[in-house]
Amino acid sequence: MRVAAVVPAAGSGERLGAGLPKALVEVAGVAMVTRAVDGLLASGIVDDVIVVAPAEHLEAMRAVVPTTARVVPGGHDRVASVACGLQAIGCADVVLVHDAARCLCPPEVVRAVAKAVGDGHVAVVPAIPVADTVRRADAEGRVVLVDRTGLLAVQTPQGFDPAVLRRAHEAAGDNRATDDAGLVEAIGAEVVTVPGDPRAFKVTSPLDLAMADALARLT
Ligand SMILES: Nc1ccn([C@@H]2O[C@H](COP(=O)(O)OP(=O)(O)OP(=O)(O)O)[C@@H](O)[C@H]2O)c(=O)n1
Ligand SMILES: C[C@](O)(CO)[C@H](O)COP(=O)(O)O
Repeated sequence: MRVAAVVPAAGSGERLGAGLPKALVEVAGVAMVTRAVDGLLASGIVDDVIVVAPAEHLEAMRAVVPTTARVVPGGHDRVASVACGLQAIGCADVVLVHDAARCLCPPEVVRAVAKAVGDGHVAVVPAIPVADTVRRADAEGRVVLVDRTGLLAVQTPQGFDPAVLRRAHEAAGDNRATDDAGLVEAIGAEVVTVPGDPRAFKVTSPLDLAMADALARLT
């Protein structure tokens, strides 16, 4: 089974506010994109890695990822960046799409996602149960309780049958889904879950960065 991984790393990291692309920000002395790629390779099942970088930071990104990883320019949002990465992958039985920002995702999650695709599922997401009580706010600021039974927080890497993921991106049009599984669902394909891991949290804010830094130093 040949596994290719696309690592969208072309975001600016506005919410982190570090003044450089988030994927280049260091967690305990190692760039997030380096950690994300190393985590994929540590799974032992990833053959090919495509890192999608901001066009003006290609060399900086190349300098911090293994030479076997290819680095290509990204697009104006995550959907566009993943599409750029998809164009660069060669022959594969499974495609993983993994945010650089989820840089501490354990290798066992990578293996579980790829295995589920290998077992015949066309779209697989790692997910963890939502722990908080959830309310939805309406336009007037009123909040209504949402039954959290069955609600899951979805992580990456997400795994796909390459043909299905390509078809979903071709059909995306104006659909700026926040993840690739959302695009796949929009073409009517089934998305299944495998257990995620709290360590696969996304570094979005300065507090997340502090937590990632502390966690990385522990392990
Ligand atoms: N045009 C974009 C936007 C995002 N991403 C990537 O998608 C992942 C998830 O996005 P997010 O965490 O929202 O990163 P940013 O878009 O950089 O964050 P912000 O919204 O705070 O600017 C990140 O690894 C990010 O680099 C990307 O490749 N191309
Ligand atoms: C892909 C993702 O990480 C799954 O949870 C998430 O949807 C990315 O969201 P963002 O707003 O682009 O950070």
